[in-house]
Amino acid sequence: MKMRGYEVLNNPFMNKGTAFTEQERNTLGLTGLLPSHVQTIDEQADQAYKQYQAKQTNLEKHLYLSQIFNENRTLFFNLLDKHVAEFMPVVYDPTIADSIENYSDLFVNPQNAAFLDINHPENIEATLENAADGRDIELMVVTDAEGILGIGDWGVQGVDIAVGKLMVYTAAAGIDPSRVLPVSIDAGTDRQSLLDDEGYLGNSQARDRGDDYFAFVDKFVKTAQNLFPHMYLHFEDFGRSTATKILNTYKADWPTFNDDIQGTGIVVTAAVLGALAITGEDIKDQIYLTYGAGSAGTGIANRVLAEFMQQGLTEEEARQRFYMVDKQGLLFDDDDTLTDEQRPFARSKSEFENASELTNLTAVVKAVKPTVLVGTSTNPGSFTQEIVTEMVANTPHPKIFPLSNPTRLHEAMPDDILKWSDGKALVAAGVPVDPVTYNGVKYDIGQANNMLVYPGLGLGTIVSQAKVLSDGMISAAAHALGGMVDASQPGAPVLPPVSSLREMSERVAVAVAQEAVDEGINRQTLSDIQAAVKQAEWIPEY
Ligand SMILES: NC(=O)c1ccc[n+]([C@@H]2O[C@H](COP(=O)([O-])OP(=O)(O)OC[C@H]3O[C@@H](n4cnc5c(N)ncnc54)[C@H](O)[C@@H]3O)[C@@H](O)[C@H]2O)c1
Ligand SMILES: O=C(O)C[C@H](O)C(=O)O
Ligand SMILES: [Mn+2]
Repeated sequence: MKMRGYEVLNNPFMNKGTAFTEQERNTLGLTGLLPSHVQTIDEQADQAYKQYQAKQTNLEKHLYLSQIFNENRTLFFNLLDKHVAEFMPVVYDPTIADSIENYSDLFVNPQNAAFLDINHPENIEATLENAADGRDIELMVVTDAEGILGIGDWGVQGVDIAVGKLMVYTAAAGIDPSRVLPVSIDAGTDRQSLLDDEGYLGNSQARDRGDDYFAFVDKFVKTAQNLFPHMYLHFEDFGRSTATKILNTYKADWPTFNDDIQGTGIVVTAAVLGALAITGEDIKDQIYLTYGAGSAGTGIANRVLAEFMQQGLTEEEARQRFYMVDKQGLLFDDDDTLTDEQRPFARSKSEFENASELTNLTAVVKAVKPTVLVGTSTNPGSFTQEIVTEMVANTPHPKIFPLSNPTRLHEAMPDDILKWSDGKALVAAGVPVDPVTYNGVKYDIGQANNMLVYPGLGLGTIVSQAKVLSDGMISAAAHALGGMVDASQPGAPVLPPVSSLREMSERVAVAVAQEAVDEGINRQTLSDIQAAVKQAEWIPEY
C-alpha cells in the first residue's frame, strides 16, 4: 500500500517537509499536516544554513545537520552540495570523531543503519532485510569499529563512521542515498570506559576476535551478497589484525574494498604523483619511509610499490627503496612480532652499521635518507623539526604527509613543516587545513584523505557492476586523481581541492569503469561510460 500522511513525513527518503506542493499534500494525505506556505528547496536550504551558522561548536553543527539528514535526505544533500568544502569537516572527519566518542549519550536516531550483534548470528538476514526496508541496496559500508580513525576501539558507537562515509559517497559521487546501508558489527569492545558506562548502547562484553568472529563476518558477507547480488561492500576501520585477512578472503570473489588499506593507498599514490609533477622528479629516485606500519601504512606502501613497478622497476629494485618504522623502530626481518603485511618490507640488519640504534624515527631518517615520509602512526608531533631539517638536507623537496586522524593525532601540522623546511617541503595532511602563507607564497595544502577517491571508485564499480574490484581499477583511480594537479602554480597543492570533489569523483569513476570494461569484468554493458556515470548520479532535488 502507498504510504500516506505521517508515514510519508517520517520517511527521510520521501519527506520534503514544507516543500510538498498543494497537490502532493492532497494526494499523500498531508492536508493540514504542514504550515500552509509551500517552500522551494532553495528556501529550505537557506533557512537551514542560517540555523547552522548560529550553532557555536562543530559538534553542534554536526548534530544539527544529522537532524536534517534524519528527517529529509534530499534537503540534507542539497545543503551539503551547496557548501561542500565548509560542511565536509563537520559531517565527516575530524568532527565525526567527537560524535563517535559521544554516540551513546547523544543518540536520538538509528539513521537507517543495520546493527548486527555478534551474539545473534541467526539475526543477520532479518537485520539486513529490516534495515533495507524493501530498498535495493547497491552499497554497504560496514565497520566493526576496532580501529576508528586513530582513536581506537569504539564498539557500536563506531557506526557513525559508516553513516559518515556514506554521506560522503552521495555528496561526492552522487550515490543514491536510498540505495545505501551503513552496517555496524557489534563484536564487543575492549574500551574499558565503554564497558564501565551504564549508558553504553552496545554489547558490554570483551571484543571477540576468534573463530566465532570470522564465522560471523563470513555469514554477514554471504548473506548480504545473497540479498543484494550487485552490492559493492566497503570495509571501514577494522583492526590491524583482521582488516587484511578479511579483505583477502573476499576480494577475489566479490566487489569488496577496504578503505583504510586500498583507499588511502590510492590517495597517497596520487599525492606522490602530484608532488613529482610539481618537482619534475622521477618516482624511481624516491626513497619511501612509512611511519606507523598498520592497515593504512602497509596498504599505502603496497600501492606506491606497485606504482614503482608499473613505472619500470623490478619488485626487488622497488623494495630496496622502501623502509618501515613502527613502535619498535625500523622493521627488521629477524623480528618475530612483525605482521604478515609488514614482513615483506622488513630490512636486514646487515645493511646498517648502526642497526641496533635504529629504534626511533629520527635515527632512521638519518640512516635511510627518505625523500617521502608518510605518517599513519597515531603518534602526534612525531615529525619534529629535526626530522624535517634532516630531510631537507638530503633532498631538495621532501614529500611529507602526516595522515593520522583526527587533527590532534597528526604527526605534524603543515604550517610547521613549511616553516621548518623553509617552504621546500611538499605537504599533504589527512584532515582539512587552511592555506599557509610562508615568505609571501600561499601554499594550498592537499587533503590526503581517502574521501578524495573512495566515492568515485565506488561509483565506477557500481556503474560497471564489476565482478570484483581489481588491482587495475585501483591503479586507474590513482592515476585519474594524480593527474589533476596544476603544477604551474607556486604553492600548488599535491592533490586537487575538496571543492572539486564532484569533478574528481566523476573522473575517477569513468577511469575505473573503463578499466573494468577493458578487463572484461563488467556485468553491465556500457557503450558510453562518461554518459553512464553522469546518468547514475543522483541529484539532490525534489
Ligand atoms: N588520511 C587518511 O585518509 C587516512 C586513512 C586511513 C588511516 N588514517 C590514519 O592513520 C592512522 C592509522 O590508521 P590504521 O587504520 O593504519 O591503524 P592501525 O592500528 O592498523 O595502524 C597503526 C600503526 O601505528 C603503529 N604505531 C602506534 N604508535 C606508534 C608509535 N608511537 N610509533 C610508531 N608506530 C606507532 C601501530 O603499531 C600500528 O602498526 C589513524 O590515525 C588513521 O586515522 C588516515
Ligand atoms: O575517516 C577518515 O577520515 C580517513 C580514514 O579512513 C581514517 O581512518 O582516518
Ligand atoms: Mn578509516
